[in-house]
Amino acid sequence: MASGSYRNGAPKVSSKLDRPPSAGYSTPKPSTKSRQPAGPASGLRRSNSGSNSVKDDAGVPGRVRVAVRLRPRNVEEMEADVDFADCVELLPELKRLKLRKNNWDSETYEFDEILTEFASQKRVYEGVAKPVVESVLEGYNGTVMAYGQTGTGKTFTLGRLGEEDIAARGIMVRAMEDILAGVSPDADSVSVSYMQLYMETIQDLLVPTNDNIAIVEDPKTGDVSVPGATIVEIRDQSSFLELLRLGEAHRFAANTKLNTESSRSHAILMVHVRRSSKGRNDRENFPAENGNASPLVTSFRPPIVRKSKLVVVDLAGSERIDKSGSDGHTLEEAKSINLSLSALGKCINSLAENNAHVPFRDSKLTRLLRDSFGGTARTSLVVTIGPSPRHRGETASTIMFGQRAMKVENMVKLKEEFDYKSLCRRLDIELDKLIAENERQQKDFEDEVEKIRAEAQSRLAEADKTYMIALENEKAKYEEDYMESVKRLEEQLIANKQIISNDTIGAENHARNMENIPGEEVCRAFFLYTLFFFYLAFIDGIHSYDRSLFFHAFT
Ligand SMILES: Nc1ncnc2c1ncn2[C@@H]1O[C@H](COP(=O)(O)OP(=O)(O)OP(=O)(O)O)[C@@H](O)[C@H]1O
Repeated sequence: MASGSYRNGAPKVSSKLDRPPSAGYSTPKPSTKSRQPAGPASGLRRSNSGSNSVKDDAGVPGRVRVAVRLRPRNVEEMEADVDFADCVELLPELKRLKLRKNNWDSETYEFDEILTEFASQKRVYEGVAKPVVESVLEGYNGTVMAYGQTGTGKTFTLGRLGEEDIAARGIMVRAMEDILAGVSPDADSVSVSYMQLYMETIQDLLVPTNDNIAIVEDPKTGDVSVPGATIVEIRDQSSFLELLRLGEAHRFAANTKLNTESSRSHAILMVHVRRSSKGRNDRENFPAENGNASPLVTSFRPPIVRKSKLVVVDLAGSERIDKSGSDGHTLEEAKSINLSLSALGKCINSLAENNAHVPFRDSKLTRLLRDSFGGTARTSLVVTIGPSPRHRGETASTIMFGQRAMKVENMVKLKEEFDYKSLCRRLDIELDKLIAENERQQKDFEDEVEKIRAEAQSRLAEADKTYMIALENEKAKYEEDYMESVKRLEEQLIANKQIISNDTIGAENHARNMENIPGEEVCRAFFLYTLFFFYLAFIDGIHSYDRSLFFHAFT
């Protein structure tokens, strides 16, 4: 049986320990350690969050974490009974491995994780990717990348869907499970792009006709994005698996001597996480004079969002052309893969040596990974190795790549922004509410005015009616009085005439009687009638009242 440290009993004594600084991912603490910031050529170790940023977070140092994973022996290797310990010896408890140079000399290297051929996919996820995923959920960018010789298990580690065996699920699937479980479906969003970098062109794995996608770098923040790639919002795990299946079907692969399904492109999965950060930094961002934010300020304060990105990179395998048997088109592919991997190696060397110039612009792969190495992301790298001593050189080179990557220190930054768009939407809703309320109050006011007017009109009509009735009664009373007076005068007249005719005594008496008739009674009638007449004329304006009546009593 091929094995690492267990095969020959106790671990061998190390002859050399190339030990990079050890740093974990747990809670980032502001470091007192001063690392020279890279010059403008690199421009990545200090990235500002842009004009929307809540605060200028200088970031905290976070070293690239590196794990080594050994692939179990395949059928061919079992038949050949290859002895892995002839090449590398794993010491997982010590997190070290020994690289045998020859029969009498070996070198020991320390890594963040040593994953033997027995390590389960779950164990690999938890050791390599879970801390990065957790920090992506907190608002930091993160990268998980697999590097290694062709056929050593990079796609197995990252991209296995685990449809037939749930335990075989790779890092991509497990990471999405944790992300979906960690976000709020109502307030947050998760979206995905899936691309491949093939022969120096970026192609959309979700919409393959969308090829030659451009890489855009923000000169201020150093942020790298690929806005031309399709972005699909993910709501559940099944839709994500569907996308991975679709992408896998479009990925370039070839049957080489070293791997029957060798990936001929670098696959890049980008998971964009947008989380609303509730009630944080309120005082810090909107301090009131007395230290308490007023309710008005609170209601119009832009919400804070954290935008982070998890990048999972399944690199194409490095290969020796003579060993992989590549020729024709496959040879061109292999050269392109090796060129981009060597550009990545050069960048990592420059960063590890703290050089002022890092040649990121040498290939599209390094341009894409700018934020992952020497940038603002938390980065975890798994280097995969095979058990065959036949590939000693490639294994050694992979291990050295991992060792140099461990020296790369990023400045991990939280990316918080004011969400002005969401504030605008909120204010629009608020404004609509105020307009509706104003219209309602206006209508209530008009209704009230109308009600008061109707009430006043009804009271006026009532008063008019009462007044007319009173007037009519008054008029009737005066008419009655008048008629009464006239009647009495007529009776008096008749009585007097009778007296005159009956009493023939003397003209003197008659004359005297006649003089007395109009006396007191006529004056009273005349006065009442005049009063009545002018009253009517004055009140009703009836000037055409029959004046003949006025004199009727005296004729
Ligand atoms: N840990 C493992 N356990 C069992 N089988 C594995 C493991 N790692 C890899 N394999 C198997 O080894 C073969 C090669 O793996 P894979 O295709 O993942 O390699 P790779 O590094 O992605 O290769 P390439 O760079 O050529 O794409 C596959 O058949 C895979 O199933």
